[in-house]
Amino acid sequence: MTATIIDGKAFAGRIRAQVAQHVARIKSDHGVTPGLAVVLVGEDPASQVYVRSKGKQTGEAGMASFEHRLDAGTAQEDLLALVAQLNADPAVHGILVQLPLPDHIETDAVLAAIDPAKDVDGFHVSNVGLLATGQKAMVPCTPLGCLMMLRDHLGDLSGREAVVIGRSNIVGKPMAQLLLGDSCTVTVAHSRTRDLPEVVRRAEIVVAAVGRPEMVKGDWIAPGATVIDVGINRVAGEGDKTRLVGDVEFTAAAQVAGAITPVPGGVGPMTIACLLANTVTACCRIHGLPEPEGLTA
Ligand SMILES: NC(=O)C1=CN([C@@H]2O[C@H](COP(=O)(O)OP(=O)(O)OC[C@H]3O[C@@H](n4cnc5c(N)ncnc54)[C@H](OP(=O)(O)O)[C@@H]3O)[C@@H](O)[C@H]2O)C=CC1
Ligand SMILES: Nc1nc(=O)c2c([nH]1)NC[C@@H]1CN(c3ccc(C(=O)N[C@@H](CCC(=O)O)C(=O)O)cc3)C=[N+]21
Repeated sequence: MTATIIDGKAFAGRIRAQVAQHVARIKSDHGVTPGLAVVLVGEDPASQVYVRSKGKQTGEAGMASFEHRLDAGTAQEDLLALVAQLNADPAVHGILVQLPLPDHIETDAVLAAIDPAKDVDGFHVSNVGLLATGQKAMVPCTPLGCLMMLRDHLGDLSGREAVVIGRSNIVGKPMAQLLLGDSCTVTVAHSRTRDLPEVVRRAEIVVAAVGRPEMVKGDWIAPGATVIDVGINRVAGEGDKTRLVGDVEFTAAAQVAGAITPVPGGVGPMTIACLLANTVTACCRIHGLPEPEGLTA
């Protein structure tokens, strides 16, 4: 069998077009322009790439983009003061503080300071709790993008055996919550899981969010399974070049899977598209306007 390649890049393009349409409508009908503020502390090269890409796509969707670049030595209180300023700014509907933060800053304290209504990453404990209890929440972008691709490819997910590899707060746990919300039978695997290959073999849906290049082997995948590869790992390529690979051994997995997302061009572009979607959703909720359809969980 040769898997269908799920084209996250194309899907993300369609989501951005829907976002742009909704933005145009709320601008003309209500005079409101959704705005996204992105805060980057330090000079991590990968983070700089994402932040640039977010800023560009935010502008292309007709939204306002505010970028705050702070140096790596910024004191926690100064970052908290910036968050307070963004919370109070009526032009800002979404706030994203790029992670990871430098070691001297307490991530939980910063996330807790973000107004949950503007928390487009969905990392604030209020949103985590709302999602876990099945209430209307801001949903983390990466898992939301994965869910959209799964629904698009498989239709109804209810009753399906899903294995999420990874239990981080930003990907694995919210992914598991979303799959449970769609009535999958969910297993969350992690570094202490015994016999991971056997656990993965029973999955109809595999979401790999480990951060280890090509760790999930092709012969772990059940024939016909749908594989979502969240991993973004930069490895040595030809000569002195580098290339991106996922957490799944793509070529081997594509021989057995029913469908698989590529890296790059899979989950990554969907994450940014969902960030834009979440910003419009946040803006609509803040202003009591009708929310875009199909862009939330
Ligand atoms: N495409 C996108 O938009 C995004 C991609 N990413 C990428 O996704 C990957 C995961 O990110 P993130 O969740 O933040 O990573 P974390 O490092 O926070 O979490 C990794 C998880 O993988 C588990 N793990 C590590 N080693 C093993 C192993 N040998 N077997 C089973 N499980 C293991 C860890 O288990 P334990 O808890 O026991 O330590 C942990 O739960 C990274 O490659 C990251 O770059 C992340 C965010 C967005
Ligand atoms: N507060 C916060 N929220 C995040 O959502 C967040 C974060 N911090 N820190 C880092 C991770 C990682 N992340 C990615 C976003 C887009 C791509 C992406 O677009 N990837 C392209 C390739 C980009 C490239 O070439 O490097 C692709 O997969 O096709 C990847 C990874 C968001 N994250």
